[in-house]
Amino acid sequence: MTAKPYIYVTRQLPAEIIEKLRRFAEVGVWPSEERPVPRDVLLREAAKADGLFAMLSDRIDEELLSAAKRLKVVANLGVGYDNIDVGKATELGVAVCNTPDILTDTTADLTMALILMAGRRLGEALECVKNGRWKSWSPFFMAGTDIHHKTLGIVGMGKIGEAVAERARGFSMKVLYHNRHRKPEAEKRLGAVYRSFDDLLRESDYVVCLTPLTDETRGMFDREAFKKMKPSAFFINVARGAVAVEEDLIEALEKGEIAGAGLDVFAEEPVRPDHPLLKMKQVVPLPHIGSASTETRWAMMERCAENLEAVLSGRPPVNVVNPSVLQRSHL
Ligand SMILES: NC(=O)C1=CN([C@@H]2O[C@H](COP(=O)(O)OP(=O)(O)OC[C@H]3O[C@@H](n4cnc5c(N)ncnc54)[C@H](O)[C@@H]3O)[C@@H](O)[C@H]2O)C=CC1
Ligand SMILES: O=C(O)C(=O)CO
Repeated sequence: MTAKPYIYVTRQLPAEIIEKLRRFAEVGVWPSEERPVPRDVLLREAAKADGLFAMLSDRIDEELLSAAKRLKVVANLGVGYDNIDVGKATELGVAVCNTPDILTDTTADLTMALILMAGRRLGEALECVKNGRWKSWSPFFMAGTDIHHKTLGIVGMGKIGEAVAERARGFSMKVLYHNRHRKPEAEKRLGAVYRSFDDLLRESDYVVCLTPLTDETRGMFDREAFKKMKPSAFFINVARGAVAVEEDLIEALEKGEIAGAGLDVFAEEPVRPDHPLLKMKQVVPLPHIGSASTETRWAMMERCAENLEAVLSGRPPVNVVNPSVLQRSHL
């Protein structure tokens, strides 16, 4: 009988998920749900693991991959995989799996919520009531900016981008998009209109970023980009913090070059409590909760377990970022 493979899970997960893994593998688990696995423990465990069940806060880099001689698969709990050196993983024959599709609607819902929160000042309004500062109904008290009939500009018209466009139609918004490639089918189905990046910035009332973080998108929203936006417009980031240059965003907000921002993601997470963006009343910060509904998080965990089982038993996983490794010898 061959020995079971060893999987290391980098965060405490529900017993049902661990049990599912135990059916086909020996399983080690970092025993905290809130505190990320320390780097030295991760390196030590990865060095003996056949599979890693990783969080997007774990750095799966060249150092880790090169020392992980047995590793065949990393299943990341998320669709984004900018925390993983996919090039190195591919070179070493390690499959990288993620969880697309199942989180699309949940993340699109949250994106709409951020648009509403930023435009209609919902965070400020909530704090005002809870802190006893609501003095009277008055004509411009907490008056924000409309959502309906405004122009939404989606940068990164992928699965989540399209789901946001679909929702925006329900708010009677005009939808512009910018993507690496034009999407004629989405244009027809969603009534979305393609624009160059610069034109989208100039014309939109709400600019939403939903690209992956790559060498191309890192710092895409910089001083020049914010300058092109309307002074009345909002920047909404549900992608990754590093697609924006945070100092430039702060400057644009301070100078009134844009009206506000809704941010689910930050360059460094968790964001420091004294970060200047958190001190600005026109900024709605959220703690990277785009896909955080209980239903979706369960589905994502189940999918990671399925992907691990598939790769470790020599079958194609449901989702793989570097499919070329599946054609190679270890499977
Ligand atoms: N805040 C959160 O909790 C969540 C954040 N995300 C982020 O959202 C991203 C998108 O997710 P999906 O829509 O599922 O991915 P997707 O792969 O379906 O869509 C990404 C789109 O961005 C486009 N794109 C890539 N580079 C571009 C560039 N330089 N300029 C313009 N467009 C570009 C692609 O062509 C694609 O259409 C993820 O990679 C992740 O970083 C995803 C889920 C939850
Ligand atoms: O899936 C992702 O990429 C996230 O950021 C969290 O779901």
